Amino acid sequence: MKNKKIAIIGGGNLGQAIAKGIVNSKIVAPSNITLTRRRLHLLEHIKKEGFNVTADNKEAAADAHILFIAVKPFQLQQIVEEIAPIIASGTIIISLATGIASTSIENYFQKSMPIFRAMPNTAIAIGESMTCVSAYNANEEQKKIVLTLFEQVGKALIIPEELMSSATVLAACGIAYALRFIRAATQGGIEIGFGSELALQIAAQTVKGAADLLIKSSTHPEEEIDKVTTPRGVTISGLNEMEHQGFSSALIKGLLTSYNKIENGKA
Ligand SMILES: NC(=O)C1=CN([C@@H]2O[C@H](COP(=O)(O)OP(=O)(O)OC[C@H]3O[C@@H](n4cnc5c(N)ncnc54)[C@H](OP(=O)(O)O)[C@@H]3O)[C@@H](O)[C@H]2O)C=CC1
Ligand SMILES: O=C(O)[C@@H]1CCC=N1
Repeated sequence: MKNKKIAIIGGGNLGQAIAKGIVNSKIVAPSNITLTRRRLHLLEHIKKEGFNVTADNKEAAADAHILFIAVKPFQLQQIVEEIAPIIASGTIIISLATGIASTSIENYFQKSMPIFRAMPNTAIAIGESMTCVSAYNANEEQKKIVLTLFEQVGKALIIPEELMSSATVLAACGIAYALRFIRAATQGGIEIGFGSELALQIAAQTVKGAADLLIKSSTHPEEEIDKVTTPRGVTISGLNEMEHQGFSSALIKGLLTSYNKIENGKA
């Protein structure tokens, strides 16, 4: 992996987070990673960290072994058509664009390429992403390379491509839903007496502990909830009131709204 050249077309939020995450894991040096964007001055800080930066997508793509496409979905076709003539056919393509099928990407390239779709979340910046990956036209070695890359920045799974929209909602959008829970809990915490900083600290660590309980003990959420809910106690009263107000239902409806937007081609 150390000698692989990586290009990241679209050095925005996710492109930069991936670049930093990969380098933090020490698997690739920043000098082997090139990021592109049109407003190059916004990559000045990245350049200072030792990455290569350019506004020229073709220059970045030309000698890349692995090429991330981290632009908005509506920008993908134009970028692929721009770089397709100069790209070597064995180059590993990793598209982060929501809702664009590998077959469409292959059509834009007008040649057969190993195409991966990857859906990390923003916790990739601290090595804690949940990344779902689908593989198309790829051999086992290429799958291993891509999985290894994403395993450096959190947990990574290869899933069937038909589940990529679902993975986008549960993991990539999901981090925002979880953060909104923490924010709401913080606001409640302020109303019952804590200052905002302390309320946030308590709410965030509580959610981290809840997640770790499930991950480290492999238990079901209800099993853990049963341990907290004293009969006639305060937890069950609060939980039931939340459910009367539609807590689980609101979350599920939100997930479905995001999912339907992707499936209806509105990502
Ligand atoms: N944010 C997230 O949590 C996640 C996002 N995604 C997906 O990742 C993709 C990127 O999202 P995100 O990082 O949030 O978006 P951003 O808008 O932050 O990043 C996109 C970047 O692409 C650059 N860009 C646009 N056109 C070109 C071009 N022609 N050549 C080179 N660079 C270009 C833009 O910079 P400039 O305008 O300067 O060119 C911008 O920095 C999207 O497809 C999104 O669906 C997937 C998982 C999670
Ligand atoms: O909201 C979005 O469209 C992107 C895709 C997943 C996370 N952010």
